[in-house]
Amino acid sequence: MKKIKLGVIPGDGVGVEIMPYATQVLDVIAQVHGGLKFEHSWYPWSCEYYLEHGEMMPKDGLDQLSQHDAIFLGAVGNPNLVADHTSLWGLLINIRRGFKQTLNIRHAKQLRGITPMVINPNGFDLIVVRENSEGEYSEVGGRIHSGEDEVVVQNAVFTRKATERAMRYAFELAKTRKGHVTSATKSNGIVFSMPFWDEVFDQVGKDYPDVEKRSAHIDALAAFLVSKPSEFDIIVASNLFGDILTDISAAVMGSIGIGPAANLNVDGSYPSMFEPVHGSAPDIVGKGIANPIGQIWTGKMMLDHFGETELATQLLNIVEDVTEAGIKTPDVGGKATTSEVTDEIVSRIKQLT
Ligand SMILES: NC(=O)c1ccc[n+]([C@@H]2O[C@H](COP(=O)([O-])OP(=O)(O)OC[C@H]3O[C@@H](n4cnc5c(N)ncnc54)[C@H](O)[C@@H]3O)[C@@H](O)[C@H]2O)c1
Ligand SMILES: O=C(O)C[C@@H](O)C(=O)O
Ligand SMILES: [K+]
Ligand SMILES: [Mn+2]
Repeated sequence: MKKIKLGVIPGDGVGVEIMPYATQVLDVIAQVHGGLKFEHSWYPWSCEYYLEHGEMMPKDGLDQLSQHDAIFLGAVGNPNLVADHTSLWGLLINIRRGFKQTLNIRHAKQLRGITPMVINPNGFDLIVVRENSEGEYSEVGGRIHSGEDEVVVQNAVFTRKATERAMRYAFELAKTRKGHVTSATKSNGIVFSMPFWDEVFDQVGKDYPDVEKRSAHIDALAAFLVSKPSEFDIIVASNLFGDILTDISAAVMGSIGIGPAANLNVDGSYPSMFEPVHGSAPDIVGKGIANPIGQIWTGKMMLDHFGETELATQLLNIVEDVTEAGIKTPDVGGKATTSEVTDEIVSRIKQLT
């Protein structure tokens, strides 16, 4: 029996609503497999936990999580309780950094049964490789003085190592797919880091003569993602650019609620973390209508990560069968609840046996 020890962190908002359904899906997949079992340990770390304990996770939280093979996380953030930068850095980014999850891989493609939000979807299928450890999300800077003398500095740090790592991963991934990589740059306006980014892209690209290379400024790229998404295969982007592009690519699919993501520890020194693109969705919390597909597809990426590629593919197929049958939450034009969508997915998985 192959056992996968999961540290489960539902987090806040719709993360809490979706997580029991997504883990149920994984358990049923494991039953169908026959030789696979997920052992979950649940952690209540969230904004509510912060109100009680003064921190988003305990001091030894990373030690506790390091006992697991992977982390399955919902969403973090409740701006009514805790400032967003405090909650995000106290939990999500703390884990990304502490566990050297240096890449964030986010898939987007046209799904059967979900109307894309663009006029020319043309069967698009793309993956964004987001640098996940530095760049615009660097903890370097500070604030001095106050009032009209106040000065704020926020530095963006780009290292050759992390930049090369993201690009090399993107090129390797492209070799297994349609064979082209687009680099998200802004070297016309951002005068040090982005020309450096372009240089590294050119240098690493020389090792991949068979991969087609393109560079596009992030502003135009954001527009192209909407106007002609099918022209992309792999997009490699800095931390912030990748963040923004993947809310767009999820929306292009039909809803922010369906985008999956994998925060990868590439050297195997710590567990990787699987959490969807979307946040805690405070505007729909408590209504029972959160779309579970982002979290379930994220679970599919986790199955791929553990080598269960056949079941992973079957799972995404079933999700598409269900959306094609019209059983969908309101964000993608349906009338079903989180529970109804999941029930249908679960019952179809059971029919695989
Ligand atoms: N990785 C994360 O944990 C993460 C990601 C983004 C935002 N956040 C946090 O979440 C909070 C809300 O942020 P936001 O409003 O900018 O982004 P959000 O992703 O939570 O919501 C954006 C929009 O998408 C919709 N949406 C999101 N998930 C959905 C789902 N599963 N089903 C249906 N609709 C869904 C929401 O209803 C909202 O209209 C903030 O505290 C923010 O910091 C966390
Ligand atoms: O990385 C972030 O900024 C948090 C969230 O927006 C995400 O995309 O995971
Ligand atoms: K999330
Ligand atoms: Mn984001």
